[in-house]
Amino acid sequence: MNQVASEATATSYGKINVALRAGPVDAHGYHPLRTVFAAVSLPERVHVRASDRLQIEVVNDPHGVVPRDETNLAAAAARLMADRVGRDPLVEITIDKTVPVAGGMGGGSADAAATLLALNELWGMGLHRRQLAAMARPLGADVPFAVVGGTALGTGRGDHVLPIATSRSLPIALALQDDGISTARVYQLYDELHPGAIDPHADDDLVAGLESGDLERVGRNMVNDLEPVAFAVMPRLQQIRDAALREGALGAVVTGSGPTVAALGADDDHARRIAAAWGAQGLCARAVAVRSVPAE
Ligand SMILES: C[C@@](CO)(OP(=O)(O)O)[C@H](O)COP(=O)(O)OP(=O)(O)OC[C@H]1O[C@@H](n2ccc(N)nc2=O)[C@H](O)[C@@H]1O
Ligand SMILES: Nc1ncnc2c1ncn2[C@@H]1O[C@H](COP(=O)(O)OP(=O)(O)O)[C@@H](O)[C@H]1O
Repeated sequence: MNQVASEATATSYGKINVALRAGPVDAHGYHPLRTVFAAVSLPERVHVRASDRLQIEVVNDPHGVVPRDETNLAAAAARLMADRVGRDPLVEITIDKTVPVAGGMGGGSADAAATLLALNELWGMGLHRRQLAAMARPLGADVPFAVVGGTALGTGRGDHVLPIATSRSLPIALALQDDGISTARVYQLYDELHPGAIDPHADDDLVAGLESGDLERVGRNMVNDLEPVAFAVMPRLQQIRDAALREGALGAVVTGSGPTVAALGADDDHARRIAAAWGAQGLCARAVAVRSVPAE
């Protein structure tokens, strides 16, 4: 396959899990999920440029915690894509981050997804997003969603993605922490709660709320089975959730394995007020107001 451009850029976004249900651990050591993802307006912009070797640069990583070596998920994405085309991954990848690292917001997954999208263009592969999403599964459970974007139901490990046709954007406040929570540890502790099987209709009311644009219905259905574990590991997260509810949030929940807490406002101003209240109470390192982002 020929090189059709010498550089390309693509964007993917951080995610929240509006709802997350997890079943008992399977024979492979993974928990089956039923989760509703929403992409939020924290973009990860990835630029790829033909080079003589695989290189990673990261912009906006003030603490220098994002790996620059082959363990970066964007490098893994480049190798996967190169294997698929039968070429060497000779690209310089520049990642411009806005998603907090290890926040349960899928920033690394967004980088991997944006790398696949950008290389699809750079190498003129002409693959559709659905094809790229299927290809992305080995990179991580959240990567197929990060390719598809928008709002979607994830089943399996969250890696089988079905888009949801939303009729309005969600105004969301996010409480961010400086310290992360280990996903592996959260799932391990979750087993101690002896979870039962997931109800396949658990998300019906939430999906109806998203489709009709009924924010109160969406808020009522925000849930995360992993939340009790996240609260036990980092007790201030419960105070943060409760503070949002006192500010009149329509729903508030830890996202993914945490520690980010997401709260749904009635409108953008309300989401900003919730974020400001968190900031004033000193409960989190940083609080921001964002919106859910539609699929491209
Ligand atoms: C919790 C979620 C929700 O969207 O996202 P984050 O909060 O990490 O963003 C995902 O399930 C994150 O899935 P994934 O990206 O595969 O997690 P990894 O960090 O690779 O998994 C670390 C470890 O957690 C356990 N694990 C992970 C996923 C899963 N469904 N069941 C598990 O038991 C496994 O032991 C695995 O080795
Ligand atoms: N491109 C990347 N951006 C951020 N972290 C990355 C990336 N590639 C690999 N990692 C590693 O993955 C870990 C968690 O990544 P991240 O996607 O930010 O969080 P989460 O899994 O909580 O959504 C980081 O601590 C880092 O060591």
